[in-house]
Amino acid sequence: MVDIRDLTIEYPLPGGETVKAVESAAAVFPAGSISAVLGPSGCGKTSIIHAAAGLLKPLSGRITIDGIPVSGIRKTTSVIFQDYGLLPWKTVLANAELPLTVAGMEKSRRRERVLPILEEFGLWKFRKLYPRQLSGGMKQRLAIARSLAAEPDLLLMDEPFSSLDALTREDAQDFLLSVRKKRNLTIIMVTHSIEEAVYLSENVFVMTGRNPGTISKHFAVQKDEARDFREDPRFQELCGTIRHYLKDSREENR
Ligand SMILES: Nc1ncnc2c1ncn2[C@@H]1O[C@H](COP(=O)(O)OP(=O)(O)OP(=O)(O)O)[C@@H](O)[C@H]1O
Repeated sequence: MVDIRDLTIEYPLPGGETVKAVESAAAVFPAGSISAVLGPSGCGKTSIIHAAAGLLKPLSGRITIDGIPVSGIRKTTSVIFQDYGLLPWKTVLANAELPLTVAGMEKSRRRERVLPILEEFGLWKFRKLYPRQLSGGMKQRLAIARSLAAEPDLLLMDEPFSSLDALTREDAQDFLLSVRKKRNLTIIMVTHSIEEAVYLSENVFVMTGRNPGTISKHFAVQKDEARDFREDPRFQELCGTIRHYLKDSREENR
């Protein structure tokens, strides 16, 4: 479980000024589930993800993971950034192995760990190619494969599907659900897309406001695993409710 309490994040500006990105944000992201942090541009979504990853130190408040305060980078947290961060000069296999290489794991153990993941992700036969030779969807899968190589218990994803076309994006979303089903993994993802948040997650945390933004609303998503949730009237209804909520808060903040 990731517990965020009273989180305030500021950035320094040139000349000694500061800008407040997030103020008094609070949320509980349950273990083993997918949660979405949804909100308009600039409301502080990435800042919260970076703080949870231990990449930035909040001004105040605290974040705990399974009861332990986050005080820096944590071995079992993986982060997928918007641009995937693949190294263009390394092959698919070398990219997938990267966290293990950096951790000093020897080659035979790395292969043992990574090759089955590439197989599962349909990337095994492309293991000798370079990122530029892959489609957007394949790069995205490689980024997830790499993040799982480190066997994380927490996966943080910042707009992971934003550069994919509509249908590839839906495939990638279904792929993420299938990957998660096989693993005991807590996933927190940032997205601008209401439909993506509702489709993928069990909990949607909506952020509103800007400089500072905060988490202003939580929606629990009830879904029936047996049917395609995109076709379910509850899916459309919840997307509509969240859309209205975001529109109303935008008017209030004007
Ligand atoms: N490195 C930085 N230095 C100064 N200010 C920053 C920095 N990063 C973010 N900010 C400020 O914090 C606010 C929130 O930024 P953040 O990237 O967390 O928002 P976001 O909701 O993820 O935006 P987007 O959806 O556009 O990626 C921005 O409005 C910006 O003013």
